[in-house]
Amino acid sequence: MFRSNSAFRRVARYVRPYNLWVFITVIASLCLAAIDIILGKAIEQMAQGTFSSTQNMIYLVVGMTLIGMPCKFVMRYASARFSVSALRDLRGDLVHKFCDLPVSSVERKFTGDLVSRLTNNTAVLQNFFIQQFSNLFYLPLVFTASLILLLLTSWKLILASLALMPIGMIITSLMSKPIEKYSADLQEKIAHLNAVGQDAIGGIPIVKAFNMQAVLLKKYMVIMEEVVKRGLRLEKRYAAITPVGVMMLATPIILVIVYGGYLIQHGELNAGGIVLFLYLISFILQPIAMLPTIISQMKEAGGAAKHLFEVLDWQNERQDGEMTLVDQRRENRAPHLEDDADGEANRMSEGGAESDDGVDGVAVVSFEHLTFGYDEGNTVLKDISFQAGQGDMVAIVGASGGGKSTIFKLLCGFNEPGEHAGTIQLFGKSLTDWNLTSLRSHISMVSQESSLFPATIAENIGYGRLEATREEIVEAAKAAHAHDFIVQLPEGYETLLSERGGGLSGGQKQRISIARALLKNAPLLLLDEPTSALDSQSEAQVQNAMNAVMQNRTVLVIAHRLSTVRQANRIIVLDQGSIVESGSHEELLGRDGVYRKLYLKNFEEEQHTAENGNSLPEERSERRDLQAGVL
Ligand SMILES: Nc1ncnc2c1ncn2[C@@H]1O[C@H](COP(=O)(O)OP(=O)(O)OP(=O)(O)O)[C@@H](O)[C@H]1O
Repeated sequence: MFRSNSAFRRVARYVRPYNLWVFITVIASLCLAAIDIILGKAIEQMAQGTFSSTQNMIYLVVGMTLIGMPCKFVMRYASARFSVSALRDLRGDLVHKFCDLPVSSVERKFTGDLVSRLTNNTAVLQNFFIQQFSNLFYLPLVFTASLILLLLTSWKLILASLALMPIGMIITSLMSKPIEKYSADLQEKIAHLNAVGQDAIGGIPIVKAFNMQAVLLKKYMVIMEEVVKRGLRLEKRYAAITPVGVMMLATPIILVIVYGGYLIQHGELNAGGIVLFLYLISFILQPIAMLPTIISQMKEAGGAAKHLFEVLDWQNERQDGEMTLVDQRRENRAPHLEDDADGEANRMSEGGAESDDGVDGVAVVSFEHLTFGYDEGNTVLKDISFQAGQGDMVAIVGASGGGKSTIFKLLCGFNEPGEHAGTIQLFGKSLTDWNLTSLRSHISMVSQESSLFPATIAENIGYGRLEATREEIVEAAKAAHAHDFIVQLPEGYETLLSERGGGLSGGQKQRISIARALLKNAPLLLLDEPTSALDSQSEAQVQNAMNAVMQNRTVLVIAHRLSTVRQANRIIVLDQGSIVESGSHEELLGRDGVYRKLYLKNFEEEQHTAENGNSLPEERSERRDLQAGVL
């Protein structure tokens, strides 16, 4: 944790590139201060009858107003200009930061909290700069100049009128102390509220299907109550400070009138002096009266900045490792590694020795005695060893929570195993040596949940390979059996999707995700078969799309269908984090083991239907979930 001072120092670094606008803000505010002082002095001379003429006074007032108005505009615009620009940069860094954070740490945060930091916290900071930054220059200057002028006019009157000020300042300073904490507490609750709201909107079908509205609404209202409570606590504090501010403003004016009258009676002050006092005292009182607000807003902005920089200080995903290019020549199934930097092949497997598992050449994926847990003392994968060679298809089956998805997360480098917990190699290179961006460019992933983004269908597919042409996108959509339904949509490939893909069926969303993976054309495919309830026609189309994406590449599939496991060269049966069996479908059926029991329970009927030729299993069978029951 760091103090808000250091947070402001860091904010200042964002402001630095816009120093010109800061400078303009300062100059404009100084001009405004000078105008107020010149007018004050002229008014004094007017009251004393020493000013040259009324006409000149009118010229002066008009002239000062004509200069003052653009100055006000410039001051406001320039402060907005540098604060909006600096905050844009800060927001940009935050978004970059979110991208650089490890998936594992983002997963554990509330999305709403992160979004709130990006929006609310930056807005608090921006408002402070726009509303108060220029005051930091304007107010001290008019304050000092007015004080000097009034001291020269009547030091007794100014001292008497400001006598109670220090007490007021001490009171307001004490009263505004908790504001930073109150504000941080409020921001935290708002973030929580946003998270609940966002998740409820994101999961609206489930919310409705389970009639969770009332429960979620209640939860939302409970948090909302807390937001209101914390908001009111903050406002109560501001409200309590306000009368002190008003008192600080009113008392000196009363004192000027009462004590000033006394001084006039005793010949120590003339009428001009009183007029000058009444005009300039406001320039002394204004900064003092605004001080609590400025201090409070500064503390609030400090709290927001602290919240923001906390994010920027979270640890990034590692950026090191070798950038490697895998030249996958699928025609002859020879994986080929090149170092991007010098273009030399650093590992070449063509014609290499047959590995233990019967895979030609270097294994694309290799786990050796890998043990992993997300949290200390909680092992999720235990002593996992298996290989997938070039062009292999390895099916992973097992009970829910057995660690199947964890294997995928490790392969993508979302989580990394400890140093002495075995090894993972991809394309012959240890995971720890890979640069993660480079590694991920070699992996396509299709998850159970279709992952669509708020963009057009063409863009959603095109995210697979950013440089892809429209023709390539259409080709991928055709191969994924998505083209036909896309062209039937009124806006075709330009149909704008929400992040939940509203308006599309589950199978259609899946096929768009698969088209994206096809377009990426990565040598390793991680496929989590969709188990969502698709109708049989849609299921067949998704299955066909999956068959297309699986062709000619190494595939690790979390399998839920008999047709998929039968296609696999090898099946790995995971139970409570350990591989309890591995082999081909036939080998495993020959053993009286876990897989056989699983098969007998879940697939016999499907097998029977397929063998009798009643229908293709892909098209007819109800989904068989290999996770269910037996294991
Ligand atoms: N981010 C995480 N932090 C802590 N524990 C986790 C995390 N993700 C998964 N786990 C735990 O790891 C274990 C394995 O989870 P994993 O998702 O790999 O299982 P799975 O076999 O894919 O399950 P399913 O078939 O239900 O998706 C579970 O006990 C789960 O609670």
